[in-house]
Amino acid sequence: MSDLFSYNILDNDVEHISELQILIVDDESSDLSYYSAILSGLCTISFATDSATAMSMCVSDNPPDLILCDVLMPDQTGFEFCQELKSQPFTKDIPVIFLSSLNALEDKLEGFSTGGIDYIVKPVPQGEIVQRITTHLNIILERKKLEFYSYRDAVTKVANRRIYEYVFTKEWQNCIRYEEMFSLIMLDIDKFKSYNTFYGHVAGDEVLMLVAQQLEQFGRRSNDLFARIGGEEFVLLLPTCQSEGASQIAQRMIEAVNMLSIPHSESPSKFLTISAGVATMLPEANIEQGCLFNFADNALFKAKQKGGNQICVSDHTRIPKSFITNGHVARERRTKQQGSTQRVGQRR
Ligand SMILES: Nc1nc2c(ncn2[C@@H]2O[C@H](COP(=O)(O)OP(=O)(O)OP(=O)(O)O)[C@@H](O)[C@H]2O)c(=O)[nH]1
Repeated sequence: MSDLFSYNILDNDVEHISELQILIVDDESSDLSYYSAILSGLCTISFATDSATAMSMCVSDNPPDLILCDVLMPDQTGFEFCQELKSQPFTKDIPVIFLSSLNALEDKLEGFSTGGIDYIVKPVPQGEIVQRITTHLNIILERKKLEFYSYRDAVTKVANRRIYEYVFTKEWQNCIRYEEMFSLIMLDIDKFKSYNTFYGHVAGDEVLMLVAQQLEQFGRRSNDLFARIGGEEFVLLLPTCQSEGASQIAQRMIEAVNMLSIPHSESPSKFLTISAGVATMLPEANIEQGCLFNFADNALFKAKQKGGNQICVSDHTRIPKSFITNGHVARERRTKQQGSTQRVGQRR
C-alpha cells in the first residue's frame, strides 16, 4: 500500500484523463511552451523551470499525476530529481517520464534505473508524444480508480476498514513517538435493524450513505480519518486530539445527524439518531492499539444503554492486562523540544 500521508489519496475520485495533471520540468522555456501547448488538449498542464520548484509542487496539496522531466538542468539533473522524488514517502508514487535530447542507451538505462517509467527522446513528433502520454495517462487513471475503490467502502464511499486499520496503526506509532494523545470516536446508528425492517434494505443503504457523508466532514485535520468499519458502525480517528476536543466533535456529530431529520418511526424521537463512544489515551509502545478501540466501544455501549442519541466518554482508569504486551518495553521517543531520539521508557 502506498504511503498515505494526509490520506489525500482518498480524494482521488477521477473519471477521465482530462482531470489529471501533468507537471513539465524543463529549464528551456521554448521547450516548456512547445510541449505545454501540445499536451494542453489532454489534461491540465503545470510547469517548473527548476527541480526545487518542481519538488515543492509535488509535496503541495495538489501534486501532479505525471511528471515529464528534462535530464540536463542546471541545479540538479532530471535523474537526481527523480531519485529524490522516489526516496520521499509523499512523492514516490508520482510517475516520471524523461523527455531529453540525450539519446545514448546508457542515458536511457540510467533514466529507468532512477525510477522513470519511460524515456522519450527530443525532438519528438507531436502525434507520437500525444499518443504515448495518452497511454500513460490512461494507465494512471485506471490505477487511481483501483486505489479509490480499494480504500473506499462500496456503499457509503467513505474510507473502509482496510485503510482504517492502516491509518490507526500508523498514527498510533506517531503518537507514541511524539508523546501525543490519541482520541477515537466510535459511532453507531440507533435502531438500524428496525429501520431496515420497516423501510427496507435499499432505504437502509441510502441512509447509511447520507449519515456517513454527513459525518465524514468532521475529520478535518490532515491525519484524521473517518471510516466505516462494520454494518452501521463508523469510527473517527483523531490523532493528537485531547479528550475535550474529541467530546465536542462527537457531540457535534450527533447533532449533525439530528439535523438531517431522517424519519424513523421505530425510534423514540421518530427520527434517525446515532450514538457515540469517545476514548482518549496516551499511546505507549507496550500497549496494543486495540485498547483505545475497546475503551471507545465500551463507552458506545453505555451511550446505547442510556437510550442512544448521545455521547458517552470513556472513564477508564487503567489499562486492562490483555492489552499490555510482554517483554521489552523501552521506548524511543523523539521529543519536540529536543528534536533527538532518546530512550525514556523502561519496564512497566
Ligand atoms: N441496509 C443495510 N443494512 C445493514 C448493512 N450492514 C448492516 N446492516 C444492518 O444493520 C443492522 C444492525 O442491527 P443491530 O446491530 O441489531 O443494531 P441496531 O438495530 O441499530 O440496535 P442498536 O445499535 O442497539 O440501536 C442489521 O439489521 C444489519 O442487517 C448495510 O450495508 N446496509
